[in-house]
Amino acid sequence: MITLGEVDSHRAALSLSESQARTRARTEAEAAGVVATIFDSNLPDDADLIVDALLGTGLNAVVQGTFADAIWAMNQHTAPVFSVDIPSGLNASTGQIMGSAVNAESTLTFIGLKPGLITCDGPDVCGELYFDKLALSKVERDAVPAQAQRVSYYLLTQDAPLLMPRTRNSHKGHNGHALLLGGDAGLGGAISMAADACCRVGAGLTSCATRPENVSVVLARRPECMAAGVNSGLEVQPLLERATVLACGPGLGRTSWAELLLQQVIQSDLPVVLDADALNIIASPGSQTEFSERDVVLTPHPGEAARLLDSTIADVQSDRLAAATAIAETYHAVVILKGHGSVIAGPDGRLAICTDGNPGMGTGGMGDVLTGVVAGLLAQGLSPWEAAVRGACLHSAAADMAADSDGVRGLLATDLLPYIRQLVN
Ligand SMILES: NC(=O)C1=CN([C@@H]2O[C@H](COP(=O)(O)OP(=O)(O)OC[C@H]3O[C@@H](n4cnc5c(N)ncnc54)[C@H](OP(=O)(O)O)[C@@H]3O)[C@@H](O)[C@H]2O)[C@@H](O)CC1
Ligand SMILES: Nc1ncnc2c1ncn2[C@@H]1O[C@H](COP(=O)(O)OP(=O)(O)O)[C@@H](O)[C@H]1O
Ligand SMILES: [K+]
Repeated sequence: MITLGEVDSHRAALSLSESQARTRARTEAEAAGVVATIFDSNLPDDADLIVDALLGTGLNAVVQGTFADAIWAMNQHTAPVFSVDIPSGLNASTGQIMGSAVNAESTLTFIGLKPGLITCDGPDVCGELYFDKLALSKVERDAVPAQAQRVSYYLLTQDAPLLMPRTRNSHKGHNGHALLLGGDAGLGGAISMAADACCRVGAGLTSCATRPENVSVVLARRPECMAAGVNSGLEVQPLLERATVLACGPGLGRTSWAELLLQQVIQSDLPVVLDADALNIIASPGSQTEFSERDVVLTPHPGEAARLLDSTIADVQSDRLAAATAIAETYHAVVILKGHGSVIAGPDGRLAICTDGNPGMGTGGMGDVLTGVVAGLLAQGLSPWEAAVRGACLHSAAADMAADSDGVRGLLATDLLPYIRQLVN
């Protein structure tokens, strides 16, 4: 066994000076039979296991020199790598690989679950992730920055049921009426998938306002849903009056028709989910939208997030928690920054990371289904924060169930629908 180690976490836990901690760790290791040698670019061929304790949570620059050589050597070796606290080279806060990182078979992390382990590139290099909060006193544990809460469908259902059971005497009027707006020419699928998901998550009534030529698309896919072809704000008004919750964006496009629909949505005071092109339009120069007086969930993918922040996808991905927080604060809305380890941020600074989901979800329409799920949960009375956290986890957990059944490749957004129904119940 080879141990490549630093002792910072040991030191922190025992309140020792750095040199005291190094001496103590070395003495204990030698007493346990560890033979220390100087690393010279090669690792012994006959090692059965590599314990990676090289770089820790303090890493904030690109890995270079001997450290990079050691990471390379560990990754070349045939023995599995077990990372202590965090795979060396991974940024603990952001999940970015800092030039190079160890590809661990498993990682045991201590005291606090670092956000970088569960978002962006973190899950790809961590392998199986284990967490031990260690027997720290409450004071010491509280001193560990929590930063973001890890959420999964499983953890949420342990915590509280997703939705209250329905009373026997409840009817569709008690379960909300969601109006979904979008579906430009050629993009009718996006709005019809969002509507289908909204129905399946349990909204009492679901309506769509779309291009007249897409009405039949929506109705054919989901006859339980109502659809109206609209060409003007006047035609949208009566639909708004009947709705309790709105969602706007799937397949909306960026024509003057799209702007007209979005304008009606912005002027309303109903709770709303904004996705896709609705986000692109509010991100465009001159748009002065913010939602301090209103319940709003924004669901950008990193491309849309970059437009909302007037930055780049690389910037967004370099610190997903910061990007989600910045959007939430700017727009006074709850934000789901999508992608692996979706980050949910509230305007009050709350942060959560969804640990469910899989790469099969990287196919067109997956975000449209999420929009419908969140709208359907808002319609049934969840707050924007609850609808965002629970909706993101429900959506990802449904995708994991679908992938468990038939694999990751070829997973389609509509494959999630039966699982969404199972999970919400
Ligand atoms: N069946 C239908 O009717 C469908 C209709 N749809 C409708 O199409 C319209 C256009 O929407 P859209 O999202 O495809 O285009 P757009 O906003 O330019 O985004 C692409 C950019 O974002 C980035 N990016 C994305 N994810 C990322 C990630 N995880 N991590 C990192 N980057 C990520 C990506 O980056 P890159 O490829 O450069 O890496 C790229 O630059 C919209 O109305 C939508 O509703 C679709 O919903 C499909 C099904
Ligand atoms: N590798 C991945 N792991 C987990 N979730 C993913 C992954 N790739 C995509 N997703 C999820 O799939 C959805 C994609 O949404 P989006 O990009 O808006 O798709 P579309 O515009 O085609 O509907 C988001 O919920 C996102 O978090
Ligand atoms: K708000």
